[in-house]
Amino acid sequence: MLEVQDLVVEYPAKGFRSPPFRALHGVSINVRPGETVGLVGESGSGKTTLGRAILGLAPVTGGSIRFGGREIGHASRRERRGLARELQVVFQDPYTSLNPSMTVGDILTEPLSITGVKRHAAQAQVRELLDKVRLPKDAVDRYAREFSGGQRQRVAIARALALRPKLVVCDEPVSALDLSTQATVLDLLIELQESLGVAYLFVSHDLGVVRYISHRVAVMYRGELVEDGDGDVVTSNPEHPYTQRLLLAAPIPDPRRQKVNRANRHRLLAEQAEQAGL
Ligand SMILES: Nc1ncnc2c1ncn2[C@@H]1O[C@H](COP(=O)(O)OP(=O)(O)OP(=O)(O)O)[C@@H](O)[C@H]1O
Repeated sequence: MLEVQDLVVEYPAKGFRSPPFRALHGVSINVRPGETVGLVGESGSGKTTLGRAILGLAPVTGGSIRFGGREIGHASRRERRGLARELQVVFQDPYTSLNPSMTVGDILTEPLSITGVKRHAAQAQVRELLDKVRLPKDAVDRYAREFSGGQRQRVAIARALALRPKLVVCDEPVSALDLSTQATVLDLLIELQESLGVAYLFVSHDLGVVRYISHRVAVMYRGELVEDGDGDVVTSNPEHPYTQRLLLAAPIPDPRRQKVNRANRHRLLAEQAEQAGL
């Protein structure tokens, strides 16, 4: 569904004489319908840049981004607005990504009304969305600022899913949350994927979190993809120092979430967090 080929992203030069900064050096990655591809890597490796390029928020200098068979790397603003139905995002910080002075009802109605859904139908859909993300019905009339970080992230997830997208770029969606809230938000994302068939590109610096939610994991290092393994960070270059560090940091026998029941998932996450010294 999403095919990124040899993607190069260069940010414009900061100073008069300095050259542009190349953040991605020819990255190729695919996401299939309904799957979660985790994108892990240390700070500055280019994870967010890749997600942003897919969303049209970072400058594509070379290569291609195909979504549903269409080239979108250089999509116009108008085309991007059309794409918003199918391609959505959940950002890291639930405190800044939601307008604190809007009610949750307004936040969720906005994307629906832009696409022409009538007021009455939108209200019904908003109620349905709140139910899906396990927020109480009365959240409709409350302001985003009245909610906790985890609850705000549920609102952000509901907003992202309002238009039934095919792919959601999740950029560190649980990094700002405490550990037990992380687990419930991750479980919610998994449940929603199972019921709606949405695919996620899940960006995180935390390998434990990424392995918990992903079907496949890709590792980024200095603007390149180290490996796109099938359900594990098994690299064709096991000597690569960064892969070595990741494997040492979280040696988990079976990260495939299908084989891990719900109770085990929580235990796994807690163990991984402990191993990571959190
Ligand atoms: N708008 C920008 N202008 C110039 N350089 C940028 C810009 N955004 C990111 N960069 C640079 O691109 C590189 C990749 O950054 P990016 O944010 O994609 O990494 P990341 O892996 O997501 O890191 P983190 O986990 O810290 O968010 C970094 O060297 C960063 O400084």
